[in-house]
Amino acid sequence: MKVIGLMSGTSGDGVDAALVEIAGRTPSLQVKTLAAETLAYPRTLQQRILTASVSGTVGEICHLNALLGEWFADAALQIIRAANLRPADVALIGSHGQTVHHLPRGIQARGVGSIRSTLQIAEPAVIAERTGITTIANFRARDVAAGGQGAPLTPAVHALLFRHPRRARLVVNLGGISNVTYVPPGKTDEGVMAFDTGPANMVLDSLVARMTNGRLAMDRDGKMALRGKADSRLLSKLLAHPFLSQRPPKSTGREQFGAALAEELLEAPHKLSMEDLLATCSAWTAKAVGASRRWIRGHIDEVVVGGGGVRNRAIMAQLSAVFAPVPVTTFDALGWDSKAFEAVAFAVLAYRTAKGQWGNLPAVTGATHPVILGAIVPAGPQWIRLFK
Ligand SMILES: Nc1ncnc2c1ncn2[C@@H]1O[C@H](COP(=O)(O)OP(=O)(O)OP(=O)(O)O)[C@@H](O)[C@H]1O
Ligand SMILES: CC(=O)N[C@H]1[C@@H]2OC[C@@H](O2)[C@@H](O)[C@@H]1O[C@H](C)C(=O)O
Repeated sequence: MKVIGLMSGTSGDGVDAALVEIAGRTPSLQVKTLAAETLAYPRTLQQRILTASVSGTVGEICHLNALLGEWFADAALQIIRAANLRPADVALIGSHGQTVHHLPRGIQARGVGSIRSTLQIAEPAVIAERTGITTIANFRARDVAAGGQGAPLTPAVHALLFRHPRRARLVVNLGGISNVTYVPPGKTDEGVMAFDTGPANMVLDSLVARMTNGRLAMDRDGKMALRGKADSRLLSKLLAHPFLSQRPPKSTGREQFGAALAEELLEAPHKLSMEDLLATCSAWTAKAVGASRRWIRGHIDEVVVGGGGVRNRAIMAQLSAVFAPVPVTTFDALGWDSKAFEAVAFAVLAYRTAKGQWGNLPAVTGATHPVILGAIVPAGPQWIRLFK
Protein backbone atom coordinates (compact mmCIF):
# COMPACT_ATOMS: atom_id res chain seq x y z
CA MET A 1 0.00 0.00 0.00
CA LYS A 2 1.32 3.44 -0.88
CA VAL A 3 0.73 5.84 1.99
CA ILE A 4 1.62 9.51 2.50
CA GLY A 5 2.57 10.80 5.93
CA LEU A 6 2.26 14.53 6.68
CA MET A 7 3.71 16.25 9.71
CA SER A 8 4.17 19.80 10.87
CA GLY A 9 5.94 19.65 14.20
CA THR A 10 6.32 21.98 17.10
CA SER A 11 8.96 24.03 15.23
CA GLY A 12 6.23 25.13 12.81
CA ASP A 13 8.80 25.34 10.02
CA GLY A 14 6.81 23.60 7.29
CA VAL A 15 5.03 20.42 6.26
CA ASP A 16 7.30 17.37 6.19
CA ALA A 17 5.87 14.85 3.72
CA ALA A 18 6.89 11.25 3.06
CA LEU A 19 5.52 8.82 0.51
CA VAL A 20 6.13 5.27 1.62
CA GLU A 21 5.28 1.77 0.48
CA ILE A 22 4.14 -0.49 3.30
CA ALA A 23 3.60 -4.22 3.27
CA GLY A 24 2.88 -6.87 5.88
CA ARG A 25 1.57 -6.68 9.38
CA THR A 26 3.19 -5.69 12.65
CA PRO A 27 5.72 -6.86 13.85
CA SER A 28 7.08 -7.75 10.42
CA LEU A 29 6.07 -4.57 8.63
CA GLN A 30 8.17 -3.57 5.63
CA VAL A 31 8.41 0.16 5.02
CA LYS A 32 10.22 1.74 2.09
CA THR A 33 10.47 5.50 1.51
CA LEU A 34 9.69 6.44 -2.12
CA ALA A 35 9.98 10.22 -1.66
CA ALA A 36 10.45 12.75 1.13
CA GLU A 37 10.14 16.54 1.00
CA THR A 38 9.49 19.58 3.14
CA LEU A 39 7.11 22.30 2.05
CA ALA A 40 8.53 25.22 4.04
CA TYR A 41 6.15 27.87 5.39
CA PRO A 42 6.89 31.52 4.74
CA ARG A 43 8.17 33.19 7.90
CA THR A 44 4.92 35.11 8.35
CA LEU A 45 2.92 31.86 8.47
CA GLN A 46 5.39 30.26 10.89
CA GLN A 47 5.03 33.30 13.13
CA ARG A 48 1.22 33.11 12.96
CA ILE A 49 1.31 29.43 13.96
CA LEU A 50 3.67 30.04 16.86
CA THR A 51 1.63 32.98 18.13
CA ALA A 52 -1.68 31.16 17.68
CA SER A 53 -0.27 28.27 19.72
CA VAL A 54 0.05 30.50 22.75
CA SER A 55 -2.57 33.19 22.39
CA GLY A 56 -4.60 32.49 19.24
CA THR A 57 -8.16 33.76 19.10
CA VAL A 58 -10.80 31.21 18.07
CA GLY A 59 -11.15 33.13 14.80
CA GLU A 60 -7.43 32.82 14.08
CA ILE A 61 -7.33 29.12 14.92
CA CYS A 62 -10.47 28.47 12.85
CA HIS A 63 -8.85 30.20 9.88
CA LEU A 64 -5.46 28.49 10.35
CA ASN A 65 -7.19 25.09 10.51
CA ALA A 66 -8.55 25.60 6.99
CA LEU A 67 -5.44 27.34 5.65
CA LEU A 68 -3.08 24.61 6.91
CA GLY A 69 -5.45 22.03 5.39
CA GLU A 70 -4.59 23.63 2.03
CA TRP A 71 -0.84 23.57 2.79
CA PHE A 72 -0.98 19.93 3.83
CA ALA A 73 -2.94 19.05 0.67
CA ASP A 74 -0.35 20.90 -1.44
CA ALA A 75 2.47 19.03 0.30
CA ALA A 76 0.75 15.72 -0.50
CA LEU A 77 0.18 16.63 -4.15
CA GLN A 78 3.77 17.87 -4.44
CA ILE A 79 5.24 14.63 -3.15
CA ILE A 80 3.02 12.57 -5.46
CA ARG A 81 4.46 14.52 -8.39
CA ALA A 82 8.01 14.14 -7.04
CA ALA A 83 7.53 10.35 -6.99
CA ASN A 84 6.11 10.40 -10.55
CA LEU A 85 2.80 8.99 -9.35
CA ARG A 86 -0.85 10.03 -9.54
CA PRO A 87 -3.18 10.58 -6.57
CA ALA A 88 -5.05 7.40 -7.57
CA ASP A 89 -1.87 5.41 -6.86
CA VAL A 90 -1.93 6.46 -3.21
CA ALA A 91 -4.30 4.58 -0.91
CA LEU A 92 -4.11 6.64 2.21
CA ILE A 93 -2.83 9.80 3.87
CA GLY A 94 -1.89 9.94 7.56
CA SER A 95 -1.78 13.55 8.71
CA HIS A 96 -0.47 14.54 12.12
CA GLY A 97 -1.58 18.12 11.57
CA GLN A 98 -0.14 21.03 13.52
CA THR A 99 -0.20 20.97 17.30
CA VAL A 100 -1.44 24.32 18.56
CA HIS A 101 -1.86 23.35 22.18
CA HIS A 102 -0.99 20.41 24.38
CA LEU A 103 -2.19 20.10 27.98
CA PRO A 104 -1.17 16.54 28.91
CA ARG A 105 -1.40 17.11 32.64
CA GLY A 106 -4.95 18.37 32.46
CA ILE A 107 -6.91 21.35 33.67
CA GLN A 108 -9.58 21.19 36.36
CA ALA A 109 -13.08 21.26 34.93
CA ARG A 110 -16.11 21.83 37.13
CA GLY A 111 -17.83 18.59 38.08
CA VAL A 112 -15.59 16.24 36.12
CA GLY A 113 -12.18 16.63 37.76
CA SER A 114 -9.07 17.07 35.69
CA ILE A 115 -9.42 16.98 31.90
CA ARG A 116 -6.41 16.47 29.65
CA SER A 117 -6.43 17.81 26.11
CA THR A 118 -4.37 18.32 22.98
CA LEU A 119 -5.25 20.10 19.75
CA GLN A 120 -3.90 19.44 16.25
CA ILE A 121 -5.20 21.48 13.30
CA ALA A 122 -4.96 21.32 9.43
CA GLU A 123 -8.44 20.26 8.38
CA PRO A 124 -8.34 16.66 7.05
CA ALA A 125 -11.56 17.21 5.08
CA VAL A 126 -9.65 19.77 2.99
CA ILE A 127 -6.80 17.29 2.46
CA ALA A 128 -9.21 14.52 1.37
CA GLU A 129 -11.17 16.89 -0.88
CA ARG A 130 -8.11 18.35 -2.67
CA THR A 131 -6.26 15.05 -3.10
CA GLY A 132 -9.14 12.59 -3.49
CA ILE A 133 -7.31 10.36 -0.98
CA THR A 134 -8.80 8.97 2.23
CA THR A 135 -7.17 10.85 5.08
CA ILE A 136 -6.67 9.83 8.69
CA ALA A 137 -5.88 12.61 11.17
CA ASN A 138 -6.31 13.56 14.83
CA PHE A 139 -4.14 10.70 16.04
CA ARG A 140 -3.52 11.94 19.55
CA ALA A 141 -7.10 12.43 20.73
CA ARG A 142 -8.02 8.76 21.19
CA ASP A 143 -4.98 8.06 23.34
CA VAL A 144 -5.86 11.09 25.49
CA ALA A 145 -9.45 9.87 25.76
CA ALA A 146 -8.05 6.53 26.96
CA GLY A 147 -6.19 8.25 29.79
CA GLY A 148 -2.89 8.85 27.97
CA GLN A 149 -0.89 11.96 27.18
CA GLY A 150 -1.45 11.53 23.42
CA ALA A 151 2.32 11.89 22.97
CA PRO A 152 4.85 10.80 22.01
CA LEU A 153 3.37 8.48 19.36
CA THR A 154 6.41 7.84 17.17
CA PRO A 155 7.99 5.41 19.70
CA ALA A 156 5.77 2.55 18.43
CA VAL A 157 7.30 3.19 14.99
CA HIS A 158 10.84 3.58 16.37
CA ALA A 159 10.40 0.18 18.02
CA LEU A 160 9.25 -1.27 14.71
CA LEU A 161 11.89 0.21 12.43
CA PHE A 162 14.96 0.65 14.65
CA ARG A 163 15.01 -2.62 16.55
CA HIS A 164 18.36 -4.38 16.28
CA PRO A 165 18.78 -8.10 16.97
CA ARG A 166 21.62 -7.60 19.44
CA ARG A 167 22.09 -3.88 20.19
CA ALA A 168 20.00 -1.82 22.58
CA ARG A 169 19.34 1.52 20.95
CA LEU A 170 18.34 4.90 22.29
CA VAL A 171 16.45 6.65 19.50
CA VAL A 172 16.53 10.45 19.88
CA ASN A 173 14.33 12.95 18.02
CA LEU A 174 15.67 16.52 18.00
CA GLY A 175 12.60 18.41 16.85
CA GLY A 176 11.17 21.56 18.37
CA ILE A 177 10.98 19.39 21.48
CA SER A 178 13.22 16.37 21.94
CA ASN A 179 12.09 12.88 22.80
CA VAL A 180 13.75 9.51 23.29
CA THR A 181 12.74 5.90 22.71
CA TYR A 182 14.68 3.06 24.29
CA VAL A 183 14.51 0.01 22.02
CA PRO A 184 16.09 -3.08 23.57
CA PRO A 185 16.87 -6.06 21.32
CA GLY A 186 14.10 -8.63 21.10
CA LYS A 187 10.94 -9.32 19.18
CA THR A 188 8.22 -7.63 21.18
CA ASP A 189 7.58 -4.13 22.51
CA GLU A 190 8.48 -5.34 25.99
CA GLY A 191 11.07 -3.05 27.58
CA VAL A 192 10.42 -0.19 25.15
CA MET A 193 10.38 3.11 27.03
CA ALA A 194 9.85 6.58 25.63
CA PHE A 195 9.09 10.12 26.69
CA ASP A 196 9.82 13.75 25.83
CA THR A 197 13.08 15.04 27.30
CA GLY A 198 12.22 18.73 26.86
CA PRO A 199 14.24 21.46 25.17
CA ALA A 200 15.55 21.32 21.59
CA ASN A 201 15.22 23.53 18.50
CA MET A 202 12.17 25.41 19.77
CA VAL A 203 14.23 27.27 22.36
CA LEU A 204 17.15 27.85 19.96
CA ASP A 205 14.87 29.05 17.13
CA SER A 206 13.04 31.47 19.45
CA LEU A 207 16.33 32.92 20.73
CA VAL A 208 17.74 33.36 17.23
CA ALA A 209 14.55 34.95 15.90
CA ARG A 210 14.36 37.36 18.84
CA MET A 211 18.02 38.29 18.84
CA THR A 212 18.16 38.93 15.08
CA ASN A 213 14.79 40.77 14.99
CA GLY A 214 13.35 37.99 12.86
CA ARG A 215 16.16 38.11 10.29
CA LEU A 216 17.23 34.51 11.02
CA ALA A 217 14.99 31.55 11.90
CA MET A 218 17.57 29.11 13.24
CA ASP A 219 21.20 28.65 14.25
CA ARG A 220 22.04 27.01 10.92
CA ASP A 221 24.37 24.04 11.41
CA GLY A 222 24.91 25.23 15.00
CA LYS A 223 27.54 27.68 13.76
CA MET A 224 26.79 30.44 16.26
CA ALA A 225 26.69 28.04 19.21
CA LEU A 226 30.01 26.56 18.12
CA ARG A 227 31.57 30.02 18.32
CA GLY A 228 30.30 30.48 21.89
CA LYS A 229 30.98 28.91 25.26
CA ALA A 230 28.33 27.38 27.53
CA ASP A 231 27.81 29.32 30.75
CA SER A 232 27.97 26.79 33.59
CA ARG A 233 25.84 28.81 36.03
CA LEU A 234 22.98 29.31 33.62
CA LEU A 235 23.33 25.71 32.45
CA SER A 236 22.90 24.29 35.94
CA LYS A 237 19.89 26.55 36.46
CA LEU A 238 18.34 25.30 33.23
CA LEU A 239 19.07 21.70 34.13
CA ALA A 240 16.97 22.22 37.25
CA HIS A 241 13.87 22.81 35.06
CA PRO A 242 11.11 20.75 36.73
CA PHE A 243 10.18 18.94 33.48
CA LEU A 244 13.57 17.22 33.43
CA SER A 245 13.05 15.56 36.80
CA GLN A 246 9.38 14.72 36.15
CA ARG A 247 8.82 10.97 36.07
CA PRO A 248 7.52 9.49 32.77
CA PRO A 249 5.01 9.23 31.19
CA LYS A 250 5.68 12.80 30.18
CA SER A 251 5.26 14.98 27.11
CA THR A 252 5.53 18.68 26.56
CA GLY A 253 5.44 21.48 23.99
CA ARG A 254 5.49 25.17 23.30
CA GLU A 255 3.71 25.85 26.60
CA GLN A 256 6.91 25.05 28.54
CA PHE A 257 9.79 25.48 26.08
CA GLY A 258 8.57 28.14 23.66
CA ALA A 259 8.89 31.89 23.24
CA ALA A 260 8.08 32.71 26.88
CA LEU A 261 11.13 30.76 28.02
CA ALA A 262 13.31 32.44 25.39
CA GLU A 263 12.03 35.80 26.60
CA GLU A 264 12.93 34.90 30.17
CA LEU A 265 16.43 33.88 29.08
CA LEU A 266 16.93 37.14 27.24
CA GLU A 267 15.75 39.21 30.18
CA ALA A 268 17.88 37.37 32.74
CA PRO A 269 20.74 39.39 34.21
CA HIS A 270 23.52 37.13 32.89
CA LYS A 271 24.16 39.33 29.82
CA LEU A 272 25.53 36.53 27.71
CA SER A 273 26.38 37.07 24.06
CA MET A 274 24.12 35.44 21.48
CA GLU A 275 26.83 32.83 20.81
CA ASP A 276 27.24 31.95 24.49
CA LEU A 277 23.47 31.79 25.06
CA LEU A 278 23.06 29.45 22.09
CA ALA A 279 26.02 27.34 23.25
CA THR A 280 24.39 27.08 26.69
CA CYS A 281 20.97 26.07 25.32
CA SER A 282 22.51 23.59 22.85
CA ALA A 283 24.38 21.99 25.75
CA TRP A 284 21.14 22.03 27.77
CA THR A 285 19.36 20.13 24.97
CA ALA A 286 22.08 17.45 24.86
CA LYS A 287 22.30 17.13 28.64
CA ALA A 288 18.50 16.88 28.96
CA VAL A 289 18.61 13.99 26.47
CA GLY A 290 21.45 12.45 28.50
CA ALA A 291 19.41 12.86 31.69
CA SER A 292 16.82 10.49 30.20
CA ARG A 293 19.12 7.64 31.32
CA ARG A 294 17.83 8.21 34.82
CA TRP A 295 14.51 6.63 33.80
CA ILE A 296 15.77 3.99 31.41
CA ARG A 297 16.09 0.45 32.67
CA GLY A 298 18.82 -1.27 30.66
CA HIS A 299 22.14 -0.51 29.04
CA ILE A 300 22.50 1.46 25.80
CA ASP A 301 24.77 0.16 23.01
CA GLU A 302 24.09 2.88 20.48
CA VAL A 303 22.39 6.29 20.26
CA VAL A 304 20.57 7.04 16.99
CA VAL A 305 19.59 10.66 16.39
CA GLY A 306 17.00 12.13 14.00
CA GLY A 307 14.89 15.27 13.55
CA GLY A 308 15.97 18.62 12.10
CA GLY A 309 18.45 19.09 14.98
CA VAL A 310 20.74 16.44 13.50
CA ARG A 311 22.10 19.23 11.32
CA ASN A 312 23.01 21.29 14.38
CA ARG A 313 26.68 20.39 14.87
CA ALA A 314 26.83 22.01 18.31
CA ILE A 315 24.07 19.76 19.71
CA MET A 316 25.51 16.69 17.98
CA ALA A 317 29.01 17.33 19.40
CA GLN A 318 27.51 17.78 22.88
CA LEU A 319 25.49 14.57 22.51
CA SER A 320 28.62 12.60 21.60
CA ALA A 321 30.35 14.00 24.70
CA VAL A 322 27.36 13.26 26.95
CA PHE A 323 27.04 9.62 25.81
CA ALA A 324 30.76 8.77 25.29
CA PRO A 325 31.97 6.04 24.96
CA VAL A 326 28.55 4.92 23.58
CA PRO A 327 28.58 5.73 19.85
CA VAL A 328 26.16 8.36 18.52
CA THR A 329 24.90 7.91 14.96
CA THR A 330 22.01 9.30 12.87
CA PHE A 331 18.79 8.04 11.28
CA ASP A 332 20.38 8.90 7.92
CA ALA A 333 23.29 6.55 8.59
CA LEU A 334 20.69 3.79 9.05
CA GLY A 335 18.91 4.66 5.81
CA TRP A 336 16.12 6.95 7.08
CA ASP A 337 15.80 10.66 6.24
CA SER A 338 16.15 12.46 9.61
CA LYS A 339 13.83 15.33 8.76
CA ALA A 340 11.16 13.09 7.20
CA PHE A 341 11.02 10.33 9.77
CA GLU A 342 8.06 11.66 11.73
CA ALA A 343 6.13 11.93 8.46
CA VAL A 344 7.03 8.29 7.77
CA ALA A 345 5.81 7.45 11.27
CA PHE A 346 2.37 8.97 10.66
CA ALA A 347 2.09 7.05 7.38
CA VAL A 348 2.79 3.87 9.35
CA LEU A 349 0.33 4.83 12.09
CA ALA A 350 -2.37 5.49 9.46
CA TYR A 351 -1.64 2.10 7.89
CA ARG A 352 -2.01 0.44 11.28
CA THR A 353 -5.37 2.12 11.76
CA ALA A 354 -6.48 0.94 8.31
CA LYS A 355 -5.47 -2.60 9.28
CA GLY A 356 -7.41 -2.38 12.53
CA GLN A 357 -4.30 -2.38 14.68
CA TRP A 358 -3.67 -0.23 17.72
CA GLY A 359 -1.03 2.48 17.38
CA ASN A 360 -0.16 3.75 20.86
CA LEU A 361 2.16 2.22 23.42
CA PRO A 362 0.26 2.50 26.72
CA ALA A 363 3.50 2.09 28.71
CA VAL A 364 4.74 5.24 26.94
CA THR A 365 1.70 7.52 26.87
CA GLY A 366 0.11 6.31 30.09
CA ALA A 367 -3.13 5.25 28.35
CA THR A 368 -5.06 2.53 30.13
CA HIS A 369 -5.06 0.32 27.00
CA PRO A 370 -3.91 0.14 23.38
CA VAL A 371 -6.24 2.01 21.00
CA ILE A 372 -6.75 2.36 17.26
CA LEU A 373 -5.71 5.92 16.53
CA GLY A 374 -7.20 8.63 14.34
CA ALA A 375 -10.35 9.99 12.75
CA ILE A 376 -11.05 8.95 9.15
CA VAL A 377 -12.20 11.24 6.33
CA PRO A 378 -13.21 8.95 3.45
CA ALA A 379 -12.34 10.20 -0.04
CA GLY A 380 -15.29 8.35 -1.58
CA PRO A 381 -17.27 5.13 -1.31
CA GLN A 382 -14.21 3.03 -2.17
CA TRP A 383 -12.61 3.94 1.19
CA ILE A 384 -14.14 0.93 2.91
CA ARG A 385 -12.05 -1.46 0.78
CA LEU A 386 -8.91 -0.08 2.43
CA PHE A 387 -10.08 -1.37 5.74
CA LYS A 388 -10.74 -4.93 4.60
N1 LIG B 1 20.77 23.03 8.97
C1 LIG B 1 20.23 23.13 10.19
N2 LIG B 1 20.99 23.56 11.23
C2 LIG B 1 20.47 23.68 12.47
N3 LIG B 1 19.20 23.41 12.77
C3 LIG B 1 18.40 22.96 11.78
C4 LIG B 1 18.86 22.79 10.44
N4 LIG B 1 17.83 22.35 9.69
C5 LIG B 1 16.77 22.23 10.54
N5 LIG B 1 17.10 22.61 11.80
C6 LIG B 1 16.24 22.71 12.97
O1 LIG B 1 15.28 21.70 12.91
C7 LIG B 1 13.98 22.24 13.21
C8 LIG B 1 12.92 21.42 12.54
O2 LIG B 1 13.09 20.07 12.92
P1 LIG B 1 11.91 19.03 12.84
O3 LIG B 1 11.15 19.23 11.59
O4 LIG B 1 12.47 17.71 13.17
O5 LIG B 1 11.04 19.55 14.06
P2 LIG B 1 9.50 19.42 14.28
O6 LIG B 1 8.99 18.20 13.61
O7 LIG B 1 8.89 20.72 13.95
O8 LIG B 1 9.45 19.25 15.86
P3 LIG B 1 8.82 18.10 16.82
O9 LIG B 1 9.51 16.84 16.51
O10 LIG B 1 9.14 18.66 18.16
O11 LIG B 1 7.36 18.11 16.56
C9 LIG B 1 14.06 23.67 12.71
O12 LIG B 1 13.16 24.49 13.39
C10 LIG B 1 15.52 24.04 13.00
O13 LIG B 1 15.64 24.59 14.28
C1 LIG C 1 1.80 17.22 21.31
C2 LIG C 1 2.86 17.11 20.29
O1 LIG C 1 2.65 17.46 19.14
N1 LIG C 1 4.00 16.60 20.70
C3 LIG C 1 5.12 16.37 19.80
C4 LIG C 1 6.29 17.29 20.17
O2 LIG C 1 7.37 17.09 19.26
C5 LIG C 1 8.23 16.07 19.77
C6 LIG C 1 7.57 15.68 21.03
O3 LIG C 1 6.86 16.88 21.38
C7 LIG C 1 6.51 14.56 20.86
O4 LIG C 1 5.84 14.41 22.08
C8 LIG C 1 5.44 14.91 19.83
O5 LIG C 1 5.77 14.56 18.52
C9 LIG C 1 6.17 13.35 18.01
C10 LIG C 1 5.88 13.31 16.55
C11 LIG C 1 5.55 12.09 18.65
O6 LIG C 1 4.36 12.05 18.91
O7 LIG C 1 6.30 11.13 18.80
